[in-house]
Amino acid sequence: MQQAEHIFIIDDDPINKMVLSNILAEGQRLSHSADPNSCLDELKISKPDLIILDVLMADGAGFSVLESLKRDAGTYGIPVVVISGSVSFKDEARGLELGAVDYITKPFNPLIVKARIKNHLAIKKKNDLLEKLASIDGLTELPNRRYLDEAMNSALESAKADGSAFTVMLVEVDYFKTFNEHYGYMHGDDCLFKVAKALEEAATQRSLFIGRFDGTRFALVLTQHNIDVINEIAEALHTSVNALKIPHIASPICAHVSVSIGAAHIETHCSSELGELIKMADNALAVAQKQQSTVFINAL
Ligand SMILES: Nc1nc2c(ncn2[C@@H]2O[C@H](COP(=O)(O)OP(=O)(O)OP(=O)(O)O)[C@@H](O)[C@H]2O)c(=O)[nH]1
Repeated sequence: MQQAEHIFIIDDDPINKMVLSNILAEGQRLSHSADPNSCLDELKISKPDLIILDVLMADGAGFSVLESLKRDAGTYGIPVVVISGSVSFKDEARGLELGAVDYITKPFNPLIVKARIKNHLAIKKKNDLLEKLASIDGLTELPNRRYLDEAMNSALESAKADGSAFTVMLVEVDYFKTFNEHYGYMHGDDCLFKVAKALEEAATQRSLFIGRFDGTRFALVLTQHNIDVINEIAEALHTSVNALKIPHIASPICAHVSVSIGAAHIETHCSSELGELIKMADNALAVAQKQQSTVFINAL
């Protein structure tokens, strides 16, 4: 079932609020605040599909609220339709320059407002879909490298801020070139998809973020885990791939498709950059593959 679109009205005029609510009521979820300054935090969490903002409220806060909404990363992407009692071109230009998607003057025609809101919601829906497609890997449906890098960087920043442990784990499918050569590239794709799903299930059960790092490698990012837990997680990832029992008769190490895992682990107060940590994890992966030990952790 499709989720109802959520529209948030910021307006201190109860009559305006009622008129807007009547226009928008069908199949849409409405929230309302008469106090623009107190609702900013709520908007960051609830992330409505559209905000209708009266810029000429009694306290004159409207334009600065618009500025705040467009400055904050948590609300930046939410389209804002400005409603205003001012017909001044200067005010209209100001609203649009500050990032509003539309500027509607009072008194407004309900049919026009309804039609404009519908169009902005349709654009928002398309933008959301494009953003999703731009962050998902087409073959495995996992977060792609761009999204993964963003998630790893933001997790690293948080770990640095509170001095907690940080781990990057790289998981690589063993002898995959040989797999492709033996079974064909299409079967290779199918195998990568199944391995990705198995890893994702194991990661999701433990609330861990996983993405496709490159062709045959996946990356997980872990915060606040000690070495023992990381080893347990690595074992669980191995078990989930082994349980697939995808034949790989050309592999010199296992009759089925297997993975090797390397990790970079910083126990406390990490000062390294993400690139250095990935290099450490990659070196650990190379050791794991060489020693056929399946897991190797580079720890500092
Ligand atoms: N089917 C398929 N193959 C891919 C994809 N991405 C990368 N590959 C292949 O994966 C293979 C990876 O080869 P290598 O990096 O040499 O890895 P390997 O065969 O595991 O060799 P070692 O690292 O020495 O174990 C290459 O042949 C790539 O063409 C993909 O999306 N689908």
